[in-house]
Amino acid sequence: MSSPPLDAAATLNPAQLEAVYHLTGPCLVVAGAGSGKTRVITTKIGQLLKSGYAARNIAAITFTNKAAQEMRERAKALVGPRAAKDLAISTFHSLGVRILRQEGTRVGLKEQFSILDSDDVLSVLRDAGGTTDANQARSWQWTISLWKNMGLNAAQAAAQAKDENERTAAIVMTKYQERLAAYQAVDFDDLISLPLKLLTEDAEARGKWQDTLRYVLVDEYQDTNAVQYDLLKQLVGERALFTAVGDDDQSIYGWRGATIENLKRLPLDFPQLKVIPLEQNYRSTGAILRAANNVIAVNPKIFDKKLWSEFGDGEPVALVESDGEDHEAERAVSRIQAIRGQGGAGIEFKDFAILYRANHQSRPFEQALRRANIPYKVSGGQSFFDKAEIKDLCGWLRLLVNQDDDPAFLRAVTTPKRGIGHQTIAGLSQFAGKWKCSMYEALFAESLGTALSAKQIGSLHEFGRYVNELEYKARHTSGAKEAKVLLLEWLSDIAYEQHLYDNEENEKVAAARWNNVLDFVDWVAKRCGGEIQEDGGKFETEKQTVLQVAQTISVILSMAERNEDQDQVVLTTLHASKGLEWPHVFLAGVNEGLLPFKADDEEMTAQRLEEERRLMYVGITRARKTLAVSTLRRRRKARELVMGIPSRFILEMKLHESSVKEDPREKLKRLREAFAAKGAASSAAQAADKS
Ligand SMILES: Nc1ncnc2c1ncn2[C@@H]1O[C@H](COP(=O)(O)OP(=O)(O)OP(=O)(O)O)[C@@H](O)[C@H]1O
Ligand SMILES: [Mg+2]
Repeated sequence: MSSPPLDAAATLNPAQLEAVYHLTGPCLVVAGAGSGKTRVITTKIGQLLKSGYAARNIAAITFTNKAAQEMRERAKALVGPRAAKDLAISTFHSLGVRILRQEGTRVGLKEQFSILDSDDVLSVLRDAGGTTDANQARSWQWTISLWKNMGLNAAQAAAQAKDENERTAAIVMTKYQERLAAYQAVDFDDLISLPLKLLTEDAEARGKWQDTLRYVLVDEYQDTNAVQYDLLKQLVGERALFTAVGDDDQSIYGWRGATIENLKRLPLDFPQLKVIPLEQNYRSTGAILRAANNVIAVNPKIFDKKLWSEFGDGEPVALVESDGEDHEAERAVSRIQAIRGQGGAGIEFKDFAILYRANHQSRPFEQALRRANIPYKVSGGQSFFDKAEIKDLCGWLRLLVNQDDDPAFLRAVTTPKRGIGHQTIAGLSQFAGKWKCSMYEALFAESLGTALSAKQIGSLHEFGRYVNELEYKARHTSGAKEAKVLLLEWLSDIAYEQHLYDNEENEKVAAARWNNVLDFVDWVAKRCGGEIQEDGGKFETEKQTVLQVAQTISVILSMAERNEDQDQVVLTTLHASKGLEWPHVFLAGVNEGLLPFKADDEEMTAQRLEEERRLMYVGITRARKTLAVSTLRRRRKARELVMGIPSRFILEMKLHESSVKEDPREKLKRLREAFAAKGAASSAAQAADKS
């Protein structure tokens, strides 16, 4: 069956077409927001298929699972479901899983390894560093992750450590890595660095993967980090057949090790690189685009870019002021209602997004939307899969995949409690530590009797046998119906429903949790049947066994979301909004301290400020038709109310350049003066409140 005709010329401009038709060498598209970079990638997938590439030889790498899903949908519309099925569209991380699944043994992993999520990493770090201080562990996690993303191992990290803190972190990193090895587990950063190590050191594996992924496309290239860049280089090899698209002005993950250097390195490492700029914006009105251009113009430039739009000026950007977070949320709701009122039935709730800098800012908006009966979803925040009951079950599934995964073992053995007490577990753990083996292995050791009583050992053996039996079934069960039967049988074996009611005083909450569990069972079962449904999309793959689904679960879940396609207002952080667009955007809390964000003890460097400014640019450029920029006169900080100062970014938007009734410079000046006067009054009032 041939793919449907691809009529790219009708929908792309000449510069985009040039990028799509350049198939013989490396290609870089650097261009501003909304200029159709992602569209170039999807169209190019179609072009590659047309020119004879098999779908399985094309890899497209996106920044989030959600973006991958969206790209798959677009590709499906372009080239049909058959071809889309075989395309390797994924994040760097899922690609890493795929490589490690096939080649893990070459880097010392057994076939069934575990992937630890952030919570597990923290508990391993607390253990490895001998601390109960969660903040300390988090800080180590942060540092170690940055090092790994820079491509440093523990020894190299120790050698370059700058102070006592970093030296300690490097020591903890050594122990941490030892534990991961013992558990046969990897963390998220390893999903990139281990495949990189493999491809760098193993010529045979490198050849194989270069042969499999013959053409590579990368979206949001500006946010790749050093190891991802090196992995890309190894994958494309000498042939260098790839297309990267990105925007240096949207690099917002510097804090996670992403480096703009990767944009500069590309033309140096690949002298034959074809660099194509795009200049026409197809997303936003003139007023919005001008505000965006004005803000980003304040930052130093790497690539000189122009961005223009054929759309008229449109609505002027609205500046919304409010007395505090609750008031701001009410104003956002009124705006949604007003725009819908004016625009008639054509405007849906999903046309609106409320964007903010930090997750915690969503709460007042959720409350106000709920009061107004407006459906909404919080995206990128605590997702379904972060819920305790789902994590419990994932712990179990992971244990089935890899019995040496101690964090998963601990979760499963204690959920639900089954007469295996603290002391038994502590004894087992000590024994395992002494013999340098996993707890599961220790459980069947003959000399365990030296550490535990016969009764304790008896209950452990019973647990071990059950895990074994379940593993066998999970390995041999595939198909949606069969998987569902097995999963429900397991839940009944471990009396999980009862466990939820025992641990939750409020019956309604327990019932809701149990419902989540049943949803989860359906979700896993569908995947076993080869139907993947997430982020509003749906596509078919091969049938999988329960064990196969279990192995990738933490990666799939890390970014997965549900209910994507319903008619809901979207609440999301600026970081998670990257690449997306909505007709109507409300930018919340555009205040000094919030955006640009500044921690109390932080000294704001020029670099940090520039990254915050890029974040503002990303936020503004998500809007297609209307944009409201909202600022607080007073805001809550820890438990206190403080005076709100409008963000410098508002001034930088130069809103007076568009046709606004009051000159915004005047308005801002007036506001600032009013704030100053009120600030004095409100701190007096606050003092009075407290006494
Ligand atoms: N040639 C074109 N003609 C009409 N519409 C286009 C064209 N190219 C892109 N678009 C539309 O413009 C919008 C922005 O495109 P796209 O998301 O690809 O931009 P982008 O450069 O990837 O933006 P970002 O930097 O935010 O990721 C989309 O709605 C897309 O469908
Ligand atoms: Mg894009």
